[in-house]
Amino acid sequence: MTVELAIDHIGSAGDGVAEKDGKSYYVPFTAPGDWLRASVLEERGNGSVAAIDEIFTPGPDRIDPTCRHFGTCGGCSLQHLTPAFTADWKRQRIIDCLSMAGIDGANVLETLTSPLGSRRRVEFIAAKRKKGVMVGFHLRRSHQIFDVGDCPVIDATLLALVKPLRALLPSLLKRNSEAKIMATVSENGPDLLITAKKELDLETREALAAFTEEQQLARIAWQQSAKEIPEAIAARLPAVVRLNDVPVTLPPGSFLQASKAGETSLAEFAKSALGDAKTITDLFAGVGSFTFPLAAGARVHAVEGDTELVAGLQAAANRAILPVTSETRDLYHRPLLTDELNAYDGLVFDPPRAGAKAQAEEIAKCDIPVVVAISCNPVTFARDVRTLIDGGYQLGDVLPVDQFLFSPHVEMAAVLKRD
Ligand SMILES: C[S@@+](CC[C@H](N)C(=O)[O-])C[C@H]1O[C@@H](n2cnc3c(N)ncnc32)[C@H](O)[C@@H]1O
Repeated sequence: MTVELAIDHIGSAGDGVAEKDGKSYYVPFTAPGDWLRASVLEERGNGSVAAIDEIFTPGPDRIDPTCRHFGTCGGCSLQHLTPAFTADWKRQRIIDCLSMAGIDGANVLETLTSPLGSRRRVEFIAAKRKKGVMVGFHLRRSHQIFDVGDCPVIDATLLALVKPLRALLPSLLKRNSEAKIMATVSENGPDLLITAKKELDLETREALAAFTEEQQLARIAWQQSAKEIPEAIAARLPAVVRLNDVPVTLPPGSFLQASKAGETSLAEFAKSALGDAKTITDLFAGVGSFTFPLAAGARVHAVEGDTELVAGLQAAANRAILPVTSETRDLYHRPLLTDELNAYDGLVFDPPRAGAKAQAEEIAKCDIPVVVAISCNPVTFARDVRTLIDGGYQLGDVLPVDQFLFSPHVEMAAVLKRD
């Protein structure tokens, strides 16, 4: 069945949305103002998903996508929109989520967008098939993999590894098996973590060590599954990133803000908001993206659930003789309690996508005058900010940061104060 539709807006998943005869249609790769004919594919909630057949009139924000894989690659869904439209759409996503949590009139700043080619952490998928090994990304809404040639989003040194990996992996992977390859830019070359079900024999280890040298990698680590602790197979040099000029060694596969520009924007925001604080706690601290910038002017207590990350952060702080203490703690099950929080005059928290419900409930009861909330999920961000407002905090500036270009993702930082 085909329908003629006028796209009204972009929904939260990045698809264009049109209303017709009381029904919603979700059409990927469309822009507001597009007038088009589409084929109806499947039901989604109370509406239907449809695919473009023909665009009669393009909307004013439609542009030609920059990448030849756009439309088939599962990584990008918004390349057909002007950067200005996308930046504003991401900002509006945050405003809408805040509004749904009953928070209206927030001062949401302009989105800071990372440059093209700045994504420094990426997961490639590799699959060994009859014809050889493919290395790339999933096709859109599919488990199938396609060989990536170009990518306007990721760092060139990571993209340059795709071809050599295609040559390396056939002898390493079992027939019809798949592997995930997490690649991260470090100061001493790319750091790779390969996740694949295979016991490594001596020959495989030697091949990985030779690859590390040939490609000037910092390290290759291997794990059989995501649940296992990765084993470093070959390390040429430490996988180091600089956080406020402090060298920090990354554990294999560890979280890092997706772009240096994004990390800097979030850290600058936190620093400026917490400028007067002398004792700060950084919750969900990771490698210390905010700990190190903040430790230039205050004592910082970093709290994080991952033991390896805490060890790396503390070792780096000790080497740099910085006033940093740290603690491994599961903040979902054992949040810092109000009495503990009251030892600080500044706080930053940056949880995973699920947010920090239990921790926000404790923060809402504490006396800390300035809190910075950082998040990668506008829905849980709005929920946690609501909790803080209900506890007497006032919401100040909110900064949208776009590190995941051409995807519906957005990150944000907000300052909350109490008198
Ligand atoms: C979004 S990352 C932020 C890391 C860091 N703030 C940064 O910007 O690099 C979230 C961090 O929360 C940590 N984490 C996840 N679950 C946790 C838990 N239950 N308790 C404490 N930390 C947790 C992860 O290991 C990760 O480092």
